[in-house]
Amino acid sequence: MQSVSCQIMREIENSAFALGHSPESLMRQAGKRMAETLLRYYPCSRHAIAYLGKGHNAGDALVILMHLAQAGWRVELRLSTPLDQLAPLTGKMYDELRVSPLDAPPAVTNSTLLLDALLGIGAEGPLRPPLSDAAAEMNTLRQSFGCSTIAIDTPSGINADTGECYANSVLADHTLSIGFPKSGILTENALPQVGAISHITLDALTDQAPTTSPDNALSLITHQSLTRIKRPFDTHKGQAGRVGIWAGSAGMLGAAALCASAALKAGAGLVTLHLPSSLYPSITPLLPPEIMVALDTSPDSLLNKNYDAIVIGPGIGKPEPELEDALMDLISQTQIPMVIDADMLNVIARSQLLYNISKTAILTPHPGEMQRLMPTTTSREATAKLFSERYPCTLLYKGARTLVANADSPIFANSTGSPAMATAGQGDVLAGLISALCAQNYPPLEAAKTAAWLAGEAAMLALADGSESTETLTASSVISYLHHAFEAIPAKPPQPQSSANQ
Ligand SMILES: NC(=O)C1=CN([C@@H]2O[C@H](COP(=O)(O)OP(=O)(O)OC[C@H]3O[C@@H](n4cnc5c(N)ncnc54)[C@H](O)[C@@H]3O)[C@@H](O)[C@H]2O)[C@@H](O)CC1
Repeated sequence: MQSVSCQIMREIENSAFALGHSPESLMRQAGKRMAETLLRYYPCSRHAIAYLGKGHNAGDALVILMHLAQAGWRVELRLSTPLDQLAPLTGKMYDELRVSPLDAPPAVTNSTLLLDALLGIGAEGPLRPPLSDAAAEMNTLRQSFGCSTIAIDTPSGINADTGECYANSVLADHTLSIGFPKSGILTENALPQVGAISHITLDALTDQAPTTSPDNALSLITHQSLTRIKRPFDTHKGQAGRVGIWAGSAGMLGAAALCASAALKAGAGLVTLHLPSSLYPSITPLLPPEIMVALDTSPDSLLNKNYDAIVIGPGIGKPEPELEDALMDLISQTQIPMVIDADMLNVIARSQLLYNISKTAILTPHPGEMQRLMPTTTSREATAKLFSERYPCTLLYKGARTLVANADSPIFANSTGSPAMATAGQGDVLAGLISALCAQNYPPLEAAKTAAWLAGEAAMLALADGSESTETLTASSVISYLHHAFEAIPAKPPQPQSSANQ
């Protein structure tokens, strides 16, 4: 989903108004869809307090409160301006809601949602009083009581075009971005203020795709922009994709098990893990029974097994020089989709052979691995752009806002995820996920985007229903929630395409 400047967003809205759509109908749809999003991600909360400015951003929040109240939530609001200064449409929503504003800071718990509706795309410059006082109150409640802050459209106090964060801006855990994502909220600089992003579509705007985008603007990976390939009824396991995995070593067998388990749970028909036989007794208890193990093979055997996708790297440690050479030979010869992860990235960095990596490869570095592959001092976005211009493969640059790109694409920023994912094993799961999607004929770029979105969404859903907390979420819990995440992606029948097709 292409990001836009506030000015382009205004132009898109104006085109919709010129076609006969009213601001009120857009506001009502935005508010309803945002309430549905909150019910998906925060079903246990049941208490929301909206902090209102005077513009239409506040009107959106009032519509949200109406829907949450209908769902049985306790809803409250804090006004920052006298009632007679509300924009007329916002005043209309206020009258409809019929909830008296609180005249003092509210009583909250850690499950309370604070809705930041102080400013949207009408914001100009740093927050001025009294909105800056309201923002400070929200940040204090979040900090002191562990409430979650949800920004409506944009977090108040950040420049939605550039991502500049002004003093006392609202710290959001989750931003509900309306219509099209504003370019500033996708920047690395704004990440701590923005959190996860949910894209709220407006029907009146779906035909109004922006014709221009700010220079170097990122695109957002959302479930609406992904496609889940629907299987024909007569699919057999060979057609569902064969994945071969070269992973694991003494002391790091968990990485191999997580990668293989994720590939299995992401729909690969056959998953085979290649291991030395000495490690077989140790890994057996960690593997689901559906996973096959090929013992004592050499790297080149991965080329002779009819795999549709392979993964190389999770938990391999530092290979002996001979094995390192054999692995490099393998990846320079392979034309099938191939996920290169973890220590294999370090092997590539040492070999200086990045240019030899095929277009069908997906490299998944975290920032440390990226520094070894291509040392830079630029921002993450600039690094991803430079990398994808320089090398033919697809890049998935891990981080709280994972970036995905290749030479033919813009830079995509993932919308899902949680700080709870800052645990070991999440990268192994991601590598397995990407490989399973590649094996099911997702082109490499789509496989990388979809896998990043799915992993983050699965984590958010595991937290949403109370099955996990920030502290308890593990890579295994992400695997166990993948099915819920898959369900959110719209399905379509398979398109004939070559696996190298971008
Ligand atoms: N235009 C539309 O049709 C739609 C707009 N929507 C919502 O409307 C929002 C935009 O609404 P508005 O244009 O009313 O703008 P805002 O709701 O962002 O409010 C702008 C007002 O806030 C004040 N303000 C601006 N900068 C300030 C600052 N730094 N400190 C203190 N006060 C400041 C000014 O009085 C300005 O008029 C969007 O972000 C979105 O949430 C949605 O309802 C969907 C449809």
